[in-house]
Amino acid sequence: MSRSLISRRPRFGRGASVSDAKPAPSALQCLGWKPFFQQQLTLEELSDSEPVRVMAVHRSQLDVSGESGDEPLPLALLPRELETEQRPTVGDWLLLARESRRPQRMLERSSLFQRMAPGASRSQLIAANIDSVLMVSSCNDDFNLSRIERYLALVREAGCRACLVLTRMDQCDDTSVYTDALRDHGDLPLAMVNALDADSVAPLRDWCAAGETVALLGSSGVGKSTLLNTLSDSERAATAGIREDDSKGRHTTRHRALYPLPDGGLLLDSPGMRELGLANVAQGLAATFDDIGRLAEDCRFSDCRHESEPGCTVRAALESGELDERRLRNWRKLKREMARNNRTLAEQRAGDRALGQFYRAVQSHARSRKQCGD
Ligand SMILES: Nc1nc2c(ncn2[C@@H]2O[C@H](COP(=O)(O)OP(=O)(O)OP(=O)(O)O)[C@@H](O)[C@H]2O)c(=O)[nH]1
Ligand SMILES: [Zn+2]
Repeated sequence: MSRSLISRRPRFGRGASVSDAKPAPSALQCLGWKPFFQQQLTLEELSDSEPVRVMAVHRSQLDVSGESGDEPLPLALLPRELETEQRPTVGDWLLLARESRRPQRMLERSSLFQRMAPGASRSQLIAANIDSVLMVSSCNDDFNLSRIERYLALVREAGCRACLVLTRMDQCDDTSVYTDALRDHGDLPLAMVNALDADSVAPLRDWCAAGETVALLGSSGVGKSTLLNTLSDSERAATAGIREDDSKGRHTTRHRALYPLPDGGLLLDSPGMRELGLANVAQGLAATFDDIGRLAEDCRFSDCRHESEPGCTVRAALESGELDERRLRNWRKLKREMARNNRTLAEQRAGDRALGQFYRAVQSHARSRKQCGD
């Protein structure tokens, strides 16, 4: 994040008027600090350290923010041999020693997005501690239930709340097509909006309130930037806020970073969110397709593939019309994709382990030679 963006961030919570009915959230609460994180601190840590949130990740440093404001944290201060999952990513909370400003530890995450990019063989952390994801699609041909189910599996696996936003309601004569299509997802919050109209997007403001960290998912052109502009009440706030400025003018190089929204929330901007692949999303898939899971429990064979086995309750549900063929196909497709990605990851990890053992063997050999005075 450029310095200009950091300094553009509004000062948090301080100096609110005493007549306010609700106490103004503290600086930390505005950054997303919640009881979940507070509970992880020991008494000693409470007095000797300071929680800071990772606002942006750069090649050699993190931008962190806490009660004492913004500061850079050189990556060289972190232990070198951290597993991918233990490396801080955008949204993480770290404890810094109050005096030395050295990182002490990273707090447990409430949610985590990882990416299995197409063609990549390792998973990569995208963001942590995201509270909710607005999954954006439109009331037109972009609407695709299978894609929504895919997003849902990812969002649920990450541990975030999901809200489905359908834009272009103003261009649609009959929105019942979409509500009907979503009848199997009755528990999924749904907002149909005209993304260009402030009143219409008002129901989304709660998701972006002070202390909330949100991310957007959706294909190109569905209205993500438009939504942000309208929620921000001004073109400049959203588009300037998610792009980096420099003296040569605006360009679109983007870091993974959290940016303030006018309602007080923080927005994750990460190109990686566009390339989320399915890996290790077994729980998210099970939660998204819990109806199929329940049906499968009653199949005669516990390893039923729901193809031509006798006593298959899944096929019976298909035949009776209780289960949609498309939904079953999508479940199979997403499971196959996950299995493929998991295999690649497992191979990669085995390779990493072997390499680690080799390095350790070389080091210990070198040490013993030194001790022998070689
Ligand atoms: N009428 C109408 N137009 C909309 C709505 N939402 C978006 N648009 C228009 O759709 C076009 C694309 O919207 P964007 O906000 O740029 O889409 P995006 O999702 O940010 O696209 P990317 O930046 O490519 O990911 C713009 O011209 C918007 O004005 C809506 O609810 N109603
Ligand atoms: Zn079956």
